[in-house]
Amino acid sequence: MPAKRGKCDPFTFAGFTESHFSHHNPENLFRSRTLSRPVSLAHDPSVLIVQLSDSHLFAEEDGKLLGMNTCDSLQRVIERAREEQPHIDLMLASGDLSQDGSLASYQRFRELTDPVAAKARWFAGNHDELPSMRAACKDSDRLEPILDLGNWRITLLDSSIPGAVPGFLGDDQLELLEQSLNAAPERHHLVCFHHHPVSIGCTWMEPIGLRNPDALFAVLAKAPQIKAILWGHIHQEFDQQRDGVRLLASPSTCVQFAPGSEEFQVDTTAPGYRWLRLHADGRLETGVSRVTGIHFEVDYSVKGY
Ligand SMILES: Nc1ncnc2c1ncn2[C@@H]1O[C@@H]2COP(=O)(O)O[C@H]2[C@H]1O
Repeated sequence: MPAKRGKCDPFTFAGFTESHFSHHNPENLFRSRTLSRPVSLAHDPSVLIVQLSDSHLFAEEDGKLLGMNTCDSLQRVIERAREEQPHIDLMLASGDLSQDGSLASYQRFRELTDPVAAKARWFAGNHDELPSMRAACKDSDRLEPILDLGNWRITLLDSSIPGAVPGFLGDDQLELLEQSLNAAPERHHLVCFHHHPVSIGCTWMEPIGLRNPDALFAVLAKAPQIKAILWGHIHQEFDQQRDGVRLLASPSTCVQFAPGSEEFQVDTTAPGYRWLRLHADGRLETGVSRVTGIHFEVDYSVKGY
């Protein structure tokens, strides 16, 4: 397993310094970004995204999180998405693809999603290890942070802090967002990252969300072209509005957390995915679909991981 990045306390954030962002290199982030171009609307002008979140794969194919085989559950979710979505434009992996940060876990994620004829993008969550992710994404555009689809621009930010569970958007990420917005003012924008920027109503998750949401919302306040923000991390569905911006989060492809819980609590709902249809006029339709008819083993007695 790769060495853990950084040394701040994973839960309290104590010991956190700017050096924890050493993996964020703005030059790399901008190196091959897609600039906005006129969009042809000759065919169906909407685009369809499938979001796979918090898959928590292991190096071993039979690895389990809270008793659930995470490789098996991801496979079932992908099968369901392929049955339900006749055409997928983008498969978006919104962090915590891996539980152990191993190269093998990312290679497995890639093998499982590769058969889907769609673009693919990944960004990191708190369990991910960027060196392994990069190695698994070699010779592909999976980690590029800006993607234009239809009349939309999708910007993927890295809110992970090496060695810590909560999230933070460093200056480089906020600059990336501003530059992405400014470079395509005529587009509708979807902004994605791993950690929740608002309270989701689970007391135990309050300290492990995005630690600087105000910085994000300051950018949003100046950018009416942002239609929605989307995240993972919370292993449950979330759909609210804030100042006209849709706030969305999604179930995990493995174990779920119980909405409204005071303490760590695993839910009985099945693994699933979110689909998002982005229309040319800026409308967004979205929903969550979960695997049915399959019993997934879950150990409800375990109170954390
Ligand atoms: N009992 C617990 N109390 C608080 N946090 C926990 C507990 N168990 C696990 N966690 C952390 O909470 C995180 C929620 O989502 P993650 O999958 O990122 O990883 C989880 C762990 O890092």
